[in-house]
Amino acid sequence: MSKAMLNLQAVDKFYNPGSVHEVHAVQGLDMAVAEGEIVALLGSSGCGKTSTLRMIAGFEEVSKGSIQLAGRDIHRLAPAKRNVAMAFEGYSLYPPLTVQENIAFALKSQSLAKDAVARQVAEIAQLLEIEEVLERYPSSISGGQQQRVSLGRALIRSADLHLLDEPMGQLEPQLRALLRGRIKHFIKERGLTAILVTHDQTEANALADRIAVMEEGVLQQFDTPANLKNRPANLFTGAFIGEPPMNVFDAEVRSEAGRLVFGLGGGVTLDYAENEFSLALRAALLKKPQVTIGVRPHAVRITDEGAKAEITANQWLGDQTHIAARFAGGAIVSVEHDRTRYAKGETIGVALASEDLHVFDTRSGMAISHGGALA
Ligand SMILES: Nc1ncnc2c1ncn2[C@@H]1O[C@H](COP(=O)(O)OP(=O)(O)OP(=O)(O)O)[C@@H](O)[C@H]1O
Repeated sequence: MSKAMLNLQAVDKFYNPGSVHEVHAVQGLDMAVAEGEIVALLGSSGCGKTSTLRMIAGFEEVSKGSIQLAGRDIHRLAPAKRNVAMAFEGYSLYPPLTVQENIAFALKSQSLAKDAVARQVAEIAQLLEIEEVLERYPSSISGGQQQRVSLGRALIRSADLHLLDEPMGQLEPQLRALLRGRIKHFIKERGLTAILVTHDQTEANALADRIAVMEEGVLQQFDTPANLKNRPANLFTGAFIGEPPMNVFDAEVRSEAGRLVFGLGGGVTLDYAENEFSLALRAALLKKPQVTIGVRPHAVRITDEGAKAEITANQWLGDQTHIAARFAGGAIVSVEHDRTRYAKGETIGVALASEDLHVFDTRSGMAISHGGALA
């Protein structure tokens, strides 16, 4: 995974430019995808994921910037000339062709022998659990089956890049989980380069080597699932990635008798031995007296000591307990793996270890530190 297969440089997308309805859907997007890499575009509805995918495929014009694929400039080429295979969210199957013919059609340009085509179609149909509908027509199969046919038709093609738009949006959770593993294996085994659009974090984590988190047309962070979780580049990514979301609190930082003290709302203070933070980090924090701290719910420890919090909810979800409490003039959520029971109104102690603190610049939202070191 070294050579860049796809390179987006300063790509912008404007819809209805110059009119009152102008939308700046994608803003100055730089992104390089390595050969053999699976990348997920992740973000909430309207963040620009589909626009990005459609510009790469050639179904939307690039307003500004350039796109290179396999060493060629492709952003002005017609879709058919780009050597890109795409599975559409709206399926776009050929109604007069059977499922078998729809999938086989994708292999047409490869002039393969009939039995080689049949073998490949059978293999992909088995992978996607659609063998029993191969002789049927698209109009007579379910939405979930049509989606898998569309996915099969894209995956079976040999292309420089495979684009998958919400590839499993219509499928039931169990089938999704099963297919995720199979699809990843299929892509990796063949060394395909793929980009999928999803708003499902679990899907992005399970399938992708790297995830591009987008918000309001801007790429927020492009990183591995582990780094997005442990080293969020900014407050947006920190709060967006992870379930339940990261707890965040505004804080004032000061140094007091060898301790680093974070003053939160409601008179709550968190104080730590200075040496739990690097010298450079301490200097940076003390220069920015107003910060926002973030702590993942899994890292919130409930103890007899610690800052006081008042339980507002205690919910067992079958495999973990979500405990919500009033804390520091706001709310804090903790996740425990056993079936903890706290009564509403009960007072608990909350401990937040320095190694679990993410500190952000309140004004810019950019990460200052993760644990005891600068970001
Ligand atoms: N053809 C269009 N004309 C005008 N505005 C558009 C058009 N297509 C998309 N937009 C706008 O561009 C922005 C980005 O849309 P886009 O579909 O790329 O987002 P998305 O992240 O894929 O959302 P979703 O998950 O809902 O598909 C949105 O504000 C959307 O309303």
